[in-house]
Amino acid sequence: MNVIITKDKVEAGKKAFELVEKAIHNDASVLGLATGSTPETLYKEMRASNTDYSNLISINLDEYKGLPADHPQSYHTFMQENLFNAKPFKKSFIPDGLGDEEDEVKRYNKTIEEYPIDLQILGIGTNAHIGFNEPGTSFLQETHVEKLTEATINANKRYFKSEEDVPKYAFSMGIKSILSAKKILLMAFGENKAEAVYNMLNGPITEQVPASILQTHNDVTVIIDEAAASKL
Ligand SMILES: O=P(O)(O)OC[C@H]1O[C@](O)(CO)[C@@H](O)[C@@H]1O
Repeated sequence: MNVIITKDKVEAGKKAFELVEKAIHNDASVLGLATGSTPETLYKEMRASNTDYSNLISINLDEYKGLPADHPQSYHTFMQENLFNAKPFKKSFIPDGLGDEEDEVKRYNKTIEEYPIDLQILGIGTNAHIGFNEPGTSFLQETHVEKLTEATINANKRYFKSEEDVPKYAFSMGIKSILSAKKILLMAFGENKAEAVYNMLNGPITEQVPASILQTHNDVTVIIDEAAASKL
């Protein structure tokens, strides 16, 4: 994996933006997008750019199960506010948090098959989850409903009024689908990601460390700040 260490997340967002631009220039037409705090600086660069994304397709990694699209903490709302209001895509796909489980899983897998992902943007959880694929999830999983771990609920409660309000399940693209992307760009910032980053890059490949499977992909760039690199 190609590892780039930046001073901070602002510099990382600029570097990530350069890589997104390069991929688009080289004919990437389907972007896999992530939510959470990690991609915010990248999306800021994308919003401020002159690039027109209206011929591109976007496919998001995940959505909380049970949240309507217009809920303030839904990933639909996050994407509207952080990117799509300023930069609409030709078509954008995000799992429907209120969708019937079986139908939604089928629909999403079909979408990923129909629009193979050229560049997948990823963050990483403190427990090394990617998408919402928690430790123990099979590397062969496609889209599914994932039960969120205490660590993830705890990390995400900052966005909700209280821990009880954090959804306990989410629709997530599976690891198999993530690995099918031609290129992967993972970002991580802050000391609390340092152990996950170390295990992803240097640890054994194990379903207990979902991001460790990225060691088997042939085109992964990891952009981390100095704090997230502090255990390397
Ligand atoms: O970027 P954060 O907020 O630290 O979250 C880590 C990862 O966990 C998720 O929230 C779950 O998918 C991702 O969106 C994110 O990349």
